[in-house]
Amino acid sequence: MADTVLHLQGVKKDIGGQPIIHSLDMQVDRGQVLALCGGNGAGKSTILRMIVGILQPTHGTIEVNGLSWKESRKAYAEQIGYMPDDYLFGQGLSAEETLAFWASLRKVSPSRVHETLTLVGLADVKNKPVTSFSKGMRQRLLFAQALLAKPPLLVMDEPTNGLDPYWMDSFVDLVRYAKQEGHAVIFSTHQLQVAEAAADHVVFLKEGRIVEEGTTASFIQAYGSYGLQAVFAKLFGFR
Ligand SMILES: Nc1ncnc2c1ncn2[C@@H]1O[C@H](COP(=O)(O)OP(=O)(O)OP(=O)(O)O)[C@@H](O)[C@H]1O
Repeated sequence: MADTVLHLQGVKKDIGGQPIIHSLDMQVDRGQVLALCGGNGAGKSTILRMIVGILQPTHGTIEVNGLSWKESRKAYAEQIGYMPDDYLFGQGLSAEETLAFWASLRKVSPSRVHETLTLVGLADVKNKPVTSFSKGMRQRLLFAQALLAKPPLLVMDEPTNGLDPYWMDSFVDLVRYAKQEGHAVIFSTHQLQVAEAAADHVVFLKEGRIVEEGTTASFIQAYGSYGLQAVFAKLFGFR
């Protein structure tokens, strides 16, 4: 258990009296990348929002590095870098100003702002307004803010949604970098090729339950060379 960063035990979530997530157990270790896959409405965002503390589970426990949101909110939040599925950037602010603002909130040094901008490949355009950025550049900036304070856990909701293959590939490279640096990473995606390229462990959700999980290699062994696509077709085809 020493390397476990994220641990969910018996997590359930009801919304408006309806069960949305049913008794979920999940764990992500240091240097491990977990992808949450599933059709629309499977419960991916709900799980990620519970992990970051935006929503609270109805039952069960969520711990990050042994801390729970209920007992120590500030210390818990400091363990996590979050990339939401949608973010409205401030009008007129440059990439550097945007990141510097986030850095000031988290008491991160200006040199780290520069280092992170370079890491995500935005150093050359740091003075340009974020509103002029492409979707791919904005996603890189959001990744930079998640990584700014070097949190043990990165949580990303649909990080490659709407990205073309070039930006998708470069995003996979950033996730691999985060893994090498020892971050634990959990992200949701509809793009199975991203899960295949970036994740060590893939979890398929359906109606708030884990219905399949494993490594890409284990899915290929069980389902043939189409791997994750074959699992998805089996679980979600002909609905
Ligand atoms: N605030 C809410 N009120 C009522 N139902 C909700 C609420 N939030 C989520 N749900 C329901 O919970 C279920 C799971 O939603 P969630 O957004 O977690 O799924 P998802 O897997 O992220 O879907 P998508 O891939 O479409 O983003 C859906 O049936 C959704 O309608």
